[in-house]
Amino acid sequence: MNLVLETKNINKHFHKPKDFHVLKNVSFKVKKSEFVSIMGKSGSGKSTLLYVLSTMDTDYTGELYLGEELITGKTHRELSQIRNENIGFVFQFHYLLSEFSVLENVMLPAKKLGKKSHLEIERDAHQKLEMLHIDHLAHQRASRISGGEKQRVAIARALINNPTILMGDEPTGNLDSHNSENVFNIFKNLKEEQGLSLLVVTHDEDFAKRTDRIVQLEDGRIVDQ
Ligand SMILES: Nc1ncnc2c1ncn2[C@@H]1O[C@H](COP(=O)(O)OP(=O)(O)OP(=O)(O)O)[C@@H](O)[C@H]1O
Repeated sequence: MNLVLETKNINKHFHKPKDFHVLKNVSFKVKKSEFVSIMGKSGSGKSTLLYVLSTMDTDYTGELYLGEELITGKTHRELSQIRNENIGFVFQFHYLLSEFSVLENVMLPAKKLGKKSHLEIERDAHQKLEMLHIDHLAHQRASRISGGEKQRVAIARALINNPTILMGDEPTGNLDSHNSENVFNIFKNLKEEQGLSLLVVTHDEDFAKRTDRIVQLEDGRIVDQ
């Protein structure tokens, strides 16, 4: 089995205001080209889990693997590199830099990684924008485009370093039904045409039902997957 991500017995506690066991023995796997959604009531631990899986939060017990590599126990510097190379993120809010152009926003994570020349990165950024049918917006300021377009720019930015997995925290939470449908179709194409794995926290049942698998969280525990 070609695994992209695996967790083994992840447990996490918050210590303030009092001890709270927020993630309980969370074990699951994401395969290559798999499109997985995470659902659960408000407060069930979805965002907390995504922080752990995305390597941002290291305060947990258990094991996290990306591919074959054990990620748990790495230094913050190592994690930052691993994250930039392997994981793309799309959030509910696009977090684009409004004074920068669309193209500059998409180029930023590749600049940060520092592995390619400016010209190569610019070419890659245009290619991602073309794939998402928004290359004509490349030189617009990010503040001057629509909400749906902003989310597509955020997806292009998440893809610029060719991650193995794309993670989303409510990526359609701020969009109308037409733009949500667009985002779903983009994700599905990325899976089918590029073999990308996707892991998306969502409250949207219609969205989740059409993914390959739903991981259901209840009080920090997986009750179905
Ligand atoms: N920094 C923190 N300190 C203490 N408790 C926290 C902290 N962050 C979150 N929690 C608690 O942990 C639980 C899980 O929160 P989390 O944000 O992961 O839930 P969620 O499933 O993503 O909810 P929502 O769907 O509302 O976004 C909640 O009870 C929340 O109040």
